Parts: sequence; C-alpha cells; structure tokens
Amino acid sequence: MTTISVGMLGCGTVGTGVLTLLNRATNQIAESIKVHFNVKKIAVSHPDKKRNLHWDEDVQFTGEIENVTTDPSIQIVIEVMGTVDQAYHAVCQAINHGKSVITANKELIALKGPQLTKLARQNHVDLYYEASVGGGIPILRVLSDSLITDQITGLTGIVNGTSNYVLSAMKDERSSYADSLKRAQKLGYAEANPINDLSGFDSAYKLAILSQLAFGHTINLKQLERTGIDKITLDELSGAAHWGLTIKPAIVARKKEHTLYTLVAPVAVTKQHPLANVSGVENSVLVTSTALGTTSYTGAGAGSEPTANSIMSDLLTITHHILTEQCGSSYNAPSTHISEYSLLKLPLEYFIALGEPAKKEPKFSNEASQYIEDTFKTGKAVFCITSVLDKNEKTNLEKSLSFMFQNVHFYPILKEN
Ligand SMILES: NC(=O)C1=CN([C@@H]2O[C@H](COP(=O)(O)OP(=O)(O)OC[C@H]3O[C@@H](n4cnc5c(N)ncnc54)[C@H](OP(=O)(O)O)[C@@H]3O)[C@@H](O)[C@H]2O)C=CC1
Ligand SMILES: N[C@@H](CC=O)C(=O)O
Repeated sequence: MTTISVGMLGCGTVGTGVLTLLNRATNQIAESIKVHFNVKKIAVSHPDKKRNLHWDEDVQFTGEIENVTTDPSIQIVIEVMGTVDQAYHAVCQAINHGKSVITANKELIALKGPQLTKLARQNHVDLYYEASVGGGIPILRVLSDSLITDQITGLTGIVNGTSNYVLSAMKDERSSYADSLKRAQKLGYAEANPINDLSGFDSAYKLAILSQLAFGHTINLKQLERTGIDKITLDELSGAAHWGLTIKPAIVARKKEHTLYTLVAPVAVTKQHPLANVSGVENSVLVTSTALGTTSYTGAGAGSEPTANSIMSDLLTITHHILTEQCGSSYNAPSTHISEYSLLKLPLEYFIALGEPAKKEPKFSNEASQYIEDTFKTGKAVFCITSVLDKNEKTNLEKSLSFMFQNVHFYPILKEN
C-alpha cells in the first residue's frame, strides 16, 4: 500500500464533502489502486471550531496556512477556502514547495490560471481545478481531453447554481428573491459573498475558464458584457411564461471565424430549448463542435458532495501521475489570439419587460411600435417580444421605451447554440 499525504486549505461546504467522499471510498481506493490517503493537516480560519465531520482518522487543524503549504511530507494540497490574494499566495507557496495542487476556486483560476499553470510546470507538479466550473459536472475534462482535436464553435450554459436555484424558486414556488437566496445560502450553494453569484461575476469567472480550454482564448473580464439576476421580478418571470419563455442565468460564447462573441446575462429560452428544464441548483453546458455537433453536460452545479466528487477525480489523476512519475501537467489550455465582442452586437430577438408606465396610457412612438409584435398586460407591467433587432435598433428602442416606462429590461431570446 502506498500512502499519499494530503493537506487541505479550508473545511467548509466543499472541504467537509471531500472528507466524506474520501472516507466513503477508502476501501475501494485501497483495493483498486493500493493507495491510502493520509489527510495530515487542514488550515482553517477557526481551528478550534467544533466540526461535524465524516472522517475516521486523526487530522490536525491549524490556523496557519504555511503549516500545510510548506510541510515537506505533504504531496497534494487541496485549496477549498476561496479568496484570491491569499489563495494565490498559498497555491504558489505549495507549488514552490513541490506539491501538486487541486483547487475549486474559479476566481483564482480565471484571474491567475495561466501564471499558476506555468509555475506548476516549472516545478514539475500538477495543477487541476475540475470543481471550479459546473460543480460536479466533469466539463473541464471533456473540453481538454475528449474534444481536444475537435473545433469548438459554441458554448451555452448555466454555470451558477445559486442564480438558477433562486430564479427557479421564484418562478415555480413564487418564493421571493430574498427568501430564495437565503435558502440557497443555507444549502451551501452561494459564495461567501453572494454578490458574486447574483451579479454574474461567478458565471463570468467560469466562462473565462471554459473559454481558455475551449477556444484557447483568455476573456477580458473587464470588457465582458455581464448582467446579474438581481433586478428580475416575479412579474417578469410570469410575463415571460405567458410568451412560452423561461428566464435563465446564462453564459454564451459563439466563435465566428476569428471572433468570439460572449455574454453573461439572464436570457429568455423557449420551452424546447435544452436549458429550459435545467432547474434548481443544476448546471448545464451545451458544447457545439465541428465533428461532434452539440453535446450537453448537465448535473448538480454546486453543493458539498457534487463539488467534492470533482475534487476526487483530480485527486485520483494526480495520484496516478505521482505513482508513474509524470507530474507537471494540467488541463490542456491552448493559446490563440481571437477578437472578442459582446454577443449583443449580433442581431437578436428580445423579450422585453417594461415596468410601470411613466404615463397612465403608454403610447408607443412609431419607432418603438414598429418592432413590437404584440403586447401583454399584467397589472401595471407590459411584456412583449421583438423581431430580430440589430445593435442600433435595440439601442434606439431601449432609449424610446425608457421615456415611457420605468425599469426597461431586455432579455435576449436564445434559440440555437
Ligand atoms: N459551495 C459550493 O457549492 C462550491 C464552492 N466552490 C468553491 O470552493 C471554495 C470553498 O467554498 P465553500 O466550501 O463553499 O466555502 P465555505 O465558506 O463553506 O468554507 C471556507 C473554508 O475556508 C476556511 N477559510 C476561509 N478563509 C480562510 C483563510 N484565510 N485561511 C484559512 N482558512 C480559511 C474557512 O474556515 P472556518 O471553517 O474556520 O471558517 C472554511 O473552512 C470557494 O473557492 C468556492 O468558490 C466551487 C464549487 C462549488
Ligand atoms: N456559488 C457557486 C458555487 C459553485 O461554483 C454557484 O452557486 O454555482
């Protein structure tokens, strides 16, 4: 039996899940690959806190990250504490001390992934981060292994479990935004700072990671078109349903020749769209590639055990590399240069939600009415869909409607990948 010593940074929702799954799989791992994982040390903020762990062996809790990242006996460090600067420093320290690293931290990988990958290669250690996108869905392995020779032309998905859970609870149970969010937090889906989930930052980080693996392109996060779910109302969700549409928190990337069109925003999908029935904490990524066509990868996008399962698969990959002396690898992330624009530059149809009219009897200007095919009135709000609008037409329509209505929201209607 070979013993591999592991250190962890963090033991919250995901960290406790890792211990549970390791405990559950101890015998299976021992029998199949003759390895025993010895979790030696775990760094946490509050080392004396009482924890309800499913872990049968001794483990030392510490308040000092260096106790883990510099311990010469530890071979693999699992970073599940979050933050960017502290996590970056800790991961660099672990790598510089010859340890392979697994992280679930999308913000860290989106912002510092290429530097960390380079550092890991220089130090002949592995860096894996399957849990950073899609929780339990093995999407990064698919992009970097299974589709490595195919040309990916489109990604459409839901990659934030919290936003999808909140919108699903609002739509299906008429639960308020605040109550739905509280439930998502209680279930361990939300980030320590849930603004990251609700304002689309978390999805943007995940789109950045997907884009590196799918297109070899590093997304400019500062210029990325990003809208959150925090302004969506219960009325808007039912207004969309009247039109046979569901509002979903989406990421989109479409490659057309040497240009990538990207978007992180709530979109409206028809009942037939594959994302329409992806509900609650579920995530889904639709990948369109030249040889394979469109394939979809769906499953639990957040939560303790689903996320820990992705970490387990990285742990087993790294263990294989340690046993065969092949460390120094990461997910394949080719590098190419393509231009990037907002998807909203392309002609699109929109579902429009118009809040309370500014005048009692709203009158559409000629310019506005020419785009509006039909309208539906529930209470004070108006909901309608447009024909295909190019960027200028959409901007003009938005301007003229905002004179007549409060809270004008445009949701792109997604039809194909
Ligand atoms: N929750 C989820 O479903 C998913 C989370 N992730 C990512 O996984 C990571 C962890 O998330 P999650 O488990 O939910 O977070 P939690 O807030 O539940 O846990 C964070 C853990 O890290 C510890 N910690 C925080 N800051 C420090 C620090 N400075 N030094 C040492 N320990 C620290 C905390 O210690 P203490 O316990 O003492 O407070 C806690 O154990 C994040 O990067 C998140 O984005 C990725 C996919 C899904
Ligand atoms: N907060 C994230 C957790 C997983 O990445 C989410 O809700 O998706």
